[in-house]
Amino acid sequence: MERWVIVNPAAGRGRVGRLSGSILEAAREKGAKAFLTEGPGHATELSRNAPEGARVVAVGGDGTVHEVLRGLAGTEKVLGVVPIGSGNDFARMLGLKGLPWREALELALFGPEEAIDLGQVNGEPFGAFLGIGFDALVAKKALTAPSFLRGMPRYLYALFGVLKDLRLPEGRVLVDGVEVHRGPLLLLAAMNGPAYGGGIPMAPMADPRDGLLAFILARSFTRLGVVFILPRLLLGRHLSHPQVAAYAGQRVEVAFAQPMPAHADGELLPESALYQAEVRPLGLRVVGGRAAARGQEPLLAPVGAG
Ligand SMILES: Nc1ncnc2c1ncn2[C@@H]1O[C@H](COP(=O)(O)OP(=O)(O)OP(=O)(O)O)[C@@H](O)[C@H]1O
Repeated sequence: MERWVIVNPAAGRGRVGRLSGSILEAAREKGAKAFLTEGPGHATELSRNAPEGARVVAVGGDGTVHEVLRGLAGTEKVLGVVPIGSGNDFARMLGLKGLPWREALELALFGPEEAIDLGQVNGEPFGAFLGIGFDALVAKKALTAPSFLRGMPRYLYALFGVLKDLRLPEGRVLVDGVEVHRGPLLLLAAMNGPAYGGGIPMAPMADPRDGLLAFILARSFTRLGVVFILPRLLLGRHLSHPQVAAYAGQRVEVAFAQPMPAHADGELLPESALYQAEVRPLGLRVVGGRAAARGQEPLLAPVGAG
C-alpha cells in the first residue's frame, strides 16, 4: 500500500512551516512519499493523484483535511490526519486531538482504518461541519481584516464587523423533506462531529458513525441576542434557547432569496441561494484509532420520530 503525506506549511499559524523539514524527513524515513503544498488547492490536486487504495495523510488543520478530502472522497483511498492546525475539529471528532505529531504520524501511516460518515454539500464533500449564514459571513469578513490581526482579535474584528450591518435573511429549511423552518435565519450548521471553530461544541451529541448529521438552526436573533448567545454556545448550552432548534437527519435543504455564504470545514464555498447537503453513511475511510467513546450521550431523534 502506498502512503502519502501532504504537509501544509501555512497551517497552525506557521507552526507546520517550522516543523515541515522534520515532518517530511520522518515521513520519508517511514517509507512514505511526502509533499509540501505550494498554495491553496494544491493538497486536493496531490491527493487526487495518489493511487487507489493509498493512505493519504493531511498534516495541518481542518482546511488541509478538507482539501485532501476533496481529492479522495468517493474513492478507496484512506484519510489520515496529523492535527497541527489552529482548530483541528476533524481530528477532535476522531479522538486524535492533542496527540504529539510524531505519534499522530505513526498512527496515520500504520494505524487501523475505520469508516465514518461523510458529508456532502452542493456536490462537495465535508468531513466535520458545514456552516451556512452568520458564521460564514464572519469567516468571509475575516479575510478582509488587517493582516496584523491574528487569532482571536481577527475573529472579534470580523464578528463585530458583521454584527454592525446584520440583516437576517429569510430562509426555508427542509430536513429529510420536512419543512422545519421558514423565516429569519441567522445560521444553519450541519454537523458530522460535535465541534467547530476550534472546539466550540455546536452539536455536542453529534456522532460521525450514526449515519446522520445534526442540524442546528439559529432562527431570529437581534444583534444583542447574538452577543448573548455566544457564551452559551461556548459552553454548549445554546440548544435550550427558544430561537435555536436541533434535528438529526440525512438531508437538509436551505433556500434563501439571494446567495448567502457558507463554509465546509471552515473553507468558504462558492456562494449560493440554495444549499443541499446530505450524509453518506460510513462513506469515508479514515485512520481514527482512538475514536472518542461517546456512547452514553443521547442522540437527537430523527425528524418524524415523534
Ligand atoms: N503552501 C500554502 N501556502 C499558503 N496557504 C496554503 C498553502 N497550502 C494550503 N494553504 C491554505 O492554508 C489554509 C489554512 O490551512 P488549515 O485550515 O489547515 O490551517 P489552520 O487554519 O491553522 O487550521 P484550522 O482550520 O484547523 O483552524 C487552507 O485554506 C489552505 O488552502
